[in-house]
Amino acid sequence: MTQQDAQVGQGGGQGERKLIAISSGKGGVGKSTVTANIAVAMARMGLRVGVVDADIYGPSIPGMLGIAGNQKPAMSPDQKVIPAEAFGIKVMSMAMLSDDDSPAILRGPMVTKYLQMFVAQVEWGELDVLLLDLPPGTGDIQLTLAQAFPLTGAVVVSTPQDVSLKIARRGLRMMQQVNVPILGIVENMSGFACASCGEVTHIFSKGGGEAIASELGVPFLGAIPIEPEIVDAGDAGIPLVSAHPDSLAAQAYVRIAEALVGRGAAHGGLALPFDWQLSDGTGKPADAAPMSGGAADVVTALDHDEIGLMIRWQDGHAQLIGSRDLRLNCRCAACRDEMSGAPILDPSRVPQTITPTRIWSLGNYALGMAFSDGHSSGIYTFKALRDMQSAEVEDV
Ligand SMILES: Nc1ncnc2c1ncn2[C@@H]1O[C@H](COP(=O)(O)OP(=O)(O)OP(=O)(O)O)[C@@H](O)[C@H]1O
Repeated sequence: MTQQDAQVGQGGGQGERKLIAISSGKGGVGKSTVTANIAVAMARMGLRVGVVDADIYGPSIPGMLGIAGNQKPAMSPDQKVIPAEAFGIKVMSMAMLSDDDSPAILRGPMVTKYLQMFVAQVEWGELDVLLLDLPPGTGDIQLTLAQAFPLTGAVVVSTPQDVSLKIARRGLRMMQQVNVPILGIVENMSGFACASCGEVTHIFSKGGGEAIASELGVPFLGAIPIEPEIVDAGDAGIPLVSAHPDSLAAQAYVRIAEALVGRGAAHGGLALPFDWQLSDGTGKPADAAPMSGGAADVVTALDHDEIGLMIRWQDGHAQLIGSRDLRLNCRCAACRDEMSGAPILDPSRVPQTITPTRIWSLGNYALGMAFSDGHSSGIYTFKALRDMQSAEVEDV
């Protein structure tokens, strides 16, 4: 174990604890809101979660979690700071040490020193995940911070505007240069979700976060729509995941949290559950890694183009199944005779241009699919998909 590991491990569980930095190229993109919500989502999964509000210049995590600004931390008998607690999350923030709202004027080395203290000199107890909400930017401070801790990896939050994405790309490159693993990109304020019908309107450009993720070969963790309730929930000190768990944005936060801790993943496959809207790409599950000796019935990546559905399996096998073939292979009671298994669906009634519109996980064994003809009752088991006739793409 390195000295740093030992320091970070002080007062807390070692080994499995994930130390995840949440970063952004510029301020105001919703990084702290993402941190607070994924922390709550992880705590709701039963994980022991801590948050270090490392955004020393604009500490906002305590407010978002309803922790009173004037709540000064107590000290343990061995002179460690006892973190505040809310929603089952332990929290340490600069806001809890400074006396007023004025931003702390600290030089880079001092910031690192404070944060070393927040990570190492706080009575965290046993933790599964410690999230670091970094200050915005891609300068020296972020670089020093990224190197100062044995990070499991970093998440980069961006908004869909070009300028924000360009800065995010710079941040990603910087992390890659200093060998900090990139756990993925989150695109926040990605379209406006209509409260009554759930339809997402893309106010800014669309899909940029995903494009940068694929350009740099890092996972795309998900898109969070603009939801006015997010602001209200943040201001009220009750994060959306707790205030409105059924909202689209809350579900997006939960999926990001699941992807980060590998929950829902079946034996290293896609993080489950997911609900992928193919029209705008929301909810698309992040790719999981193939592995040597991997299973033939575990899906590690899904993609879709004008030809059909690309499925990559854990054993490295890749398959392209035509959209119309998927529809024709539906095994629901309306499409197949339940007793004989003989097709009921008349192929001449299935348009050549049919395409899936939504794909979602069913347990860890199957996919549900909705199609452009309105049909949505088919269950496609992984085994049946693997056995389907397909264009063989490649074996790696
Ligand atoms: N998806 C969203 N929909 C609507 N409002 C949002 C969304 N995400 C964040 N916000 C709002 O945007 C504002 C900025 O969010 P937040 O403080 O999390 O950004 P930040 O990147 O951490 O900022 P800073 O870098 O300045 O600390 C807040 O008022 C927050 O409630």
